[in-house]
Amino acid sequence: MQYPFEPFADTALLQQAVTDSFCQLAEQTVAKNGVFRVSLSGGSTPRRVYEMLSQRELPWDRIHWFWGDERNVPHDHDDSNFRMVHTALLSKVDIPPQNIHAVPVDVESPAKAAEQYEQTLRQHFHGPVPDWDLVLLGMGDDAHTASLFPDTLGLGEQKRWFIENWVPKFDAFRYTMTYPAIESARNTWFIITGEAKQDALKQVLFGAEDPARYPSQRIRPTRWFVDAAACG
Ligand SMILES: O=C1O[C@H](COP(=O)(O)O)[C@@H](O)[C@H](O)[C@H]1O
Repeated sequence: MQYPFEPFADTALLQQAVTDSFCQLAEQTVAKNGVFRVSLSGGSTPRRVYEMLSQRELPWDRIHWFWGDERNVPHDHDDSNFRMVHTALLSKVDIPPQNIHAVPVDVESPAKAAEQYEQTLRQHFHGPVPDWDLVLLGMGDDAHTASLFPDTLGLGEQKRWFIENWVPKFDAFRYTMTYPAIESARNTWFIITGEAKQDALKQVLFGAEDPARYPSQRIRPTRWFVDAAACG
């Protein structure tokens, strides 16, 4: 099979490469524009990268941290993507609180929370779409990305940047950036590791086109960070 990337021999090498590339891009972007705006992925895959970033010297006051997706749980819940990033990175370095833009999960309804976060994004990006310096994405073993899950209504969203997305298999809402907002990024890095992702990755890359079933098929990453285990 011809992969559109060179897989990393092991996960540690991949994590080092993502960390180094992140630092390089953040420094270059801050030097050029004075600010670096990144949308983070959640789940377990990027945790080590966030920990490694916390050991680096970065222009912390110039970096703005946003979440590409969030679970509908309090910020101190084990499943919270905010909590994961906070524990691994944000709590360990001196970041101005106004640079941390968490999804407001504690408001009256999921619709309101998504609407408020969309407003937060629109205050930072003034164009028709958010022009992210970097969007980090992971992929679930069902080929979802961010919280764009197979066969969910959110896949069809054309106008909004950030929505609440009902996910029947969890019987719960997730919050997620939409395709139009993801597609606006200058840099989109897809980080995929581990054997559990093999089947989904095969479908995404080589399967018949069916983005309703394999939402990650719609992502056009500028860089792939994939380890050998995910390629099989
Ligand atoms: O639910 C989610 O899943 C994906 C993949 O998570 P992982 O645990 O397999 O790394 C993640 O990219 C997304 O942000 C997260 O909320």
